[in-house]
Amino acid sequence: MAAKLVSSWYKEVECLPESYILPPEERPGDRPVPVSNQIPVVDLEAPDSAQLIVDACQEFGFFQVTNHGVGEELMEDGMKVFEEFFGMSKEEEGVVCNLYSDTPTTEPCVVSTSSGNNVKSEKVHFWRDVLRHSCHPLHQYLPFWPHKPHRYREVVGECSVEVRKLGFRILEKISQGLGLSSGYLEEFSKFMYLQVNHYPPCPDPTLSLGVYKHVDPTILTILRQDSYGLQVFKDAHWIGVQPIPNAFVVNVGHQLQIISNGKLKSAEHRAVTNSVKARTSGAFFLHPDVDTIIEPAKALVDAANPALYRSFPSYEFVKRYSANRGDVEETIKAFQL
Ligand SMILES: O=C(O)CCC(=O)C(=O)O
Ligand SMILES: [Fe+2]
Repeated sequence: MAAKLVSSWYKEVECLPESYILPPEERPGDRPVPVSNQIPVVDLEAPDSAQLIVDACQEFGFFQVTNHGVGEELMEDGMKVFEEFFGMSKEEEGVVCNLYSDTPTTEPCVVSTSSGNNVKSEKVHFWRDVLRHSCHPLHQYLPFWPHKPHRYREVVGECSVEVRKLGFRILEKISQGLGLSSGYLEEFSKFMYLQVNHYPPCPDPTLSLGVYKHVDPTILTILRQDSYGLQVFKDAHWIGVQPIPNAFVVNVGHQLQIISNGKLKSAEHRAVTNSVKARTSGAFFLHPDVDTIIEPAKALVDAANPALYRSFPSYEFVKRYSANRGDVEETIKAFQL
C-alpha cells in the first residue's frame, strides 16, 4: 500500500494522530448519532415510486431504493473487490503507488487519502482512503483502472453498467415526477465516475471524520454501503442512514438542485468512522459533461416561480466547488440570481 494511505499504517498507531483531530465544532463528539429509518425507502417497482422519489428528494434530498433490478450477487462481488483492493499486500503495492496522487489532477484513475486531492494543503486530515475513476464510456476508461485484484475490471465494469442503467431509471422517474419531458435529466448525466471510500477502524471516532460535511457536486449519487457510517444533515440535526441489505442510497447532487430550480434539495452529509471494523462504500456519481450548460429547467420557471440560478457551463460549477472545498454556501453564491 502507498505509505500515505491510512490502510497502510493504521495498525501501527494506538492514538489518533494529531493531524486527524478536528477543531471542536467539527467533531462528531461522544454522543453517537443513532441509526434511523427516517430516510424514505422506495420500492422502484411500486406504481407511485416517481412521486415517492420526488417527495423524498424535496424533503430529505436522500432516499434508499429497493427492488431496483441490479443483481445482488454482482454488487456483493463488487464490494468484495473494493475491499480486496484496499487490503492488498506489500507485494502488490506497486499497483496502488502508481495510481497515487494527493494534489488536484485530471488523471482518469487516482488513489488518494483524506479529502482526496488537497491532502497537502488541508489543515486537518480525514480518516479515509479513496479510489476514484471514470466509468463511462467504459471502453475508454477501463484500461486506466486497477489491474489488481485480477477481477477488478470485469466485476466493477459490470457493476458500473448496471448502476448507470439504474441511475437513468431513477432520473426518468424524477423527470416524470417534476413534470419534465422524458429523457430531460438523462441529457445532463452523460458522464459517470466511481469513488470507492475505505475507512479503516479509527482509534478515536469522536474526534475525527471519514468525510467532512459536504454536498455532492453531481446530478445524482448512487451509493452502496456495507455498514453504518453515513449521516444526513436535516433541520440542524444529523440523521444516521440505516444500512439495508441490497439497497442503494441515492441523493440529489447540487447541479440537479439547480436544474430543478430549488424544488429538489441537495442535502449535506458526512461519514463517521468506528473503532471496531473497516467500512467501505462505493459511490457512483452521475455527472454532466464539462461543457453542458446548467440552468433551471424552463418548464419549472414562470412568473410565480422565477429562476433562482443563472446559467453556466458545468465546469464552472466544479471549479468553484473544488476551490471552496465543498462548502455549499460559498459555492452557491456564485450561481444564485
Ligand atoms: O461513505 C459514505 O457513506 C459517504 C461518502 C460520500 O459522501 C461521498 O463519497 O461523496
Ligand atoms: Fe458525498
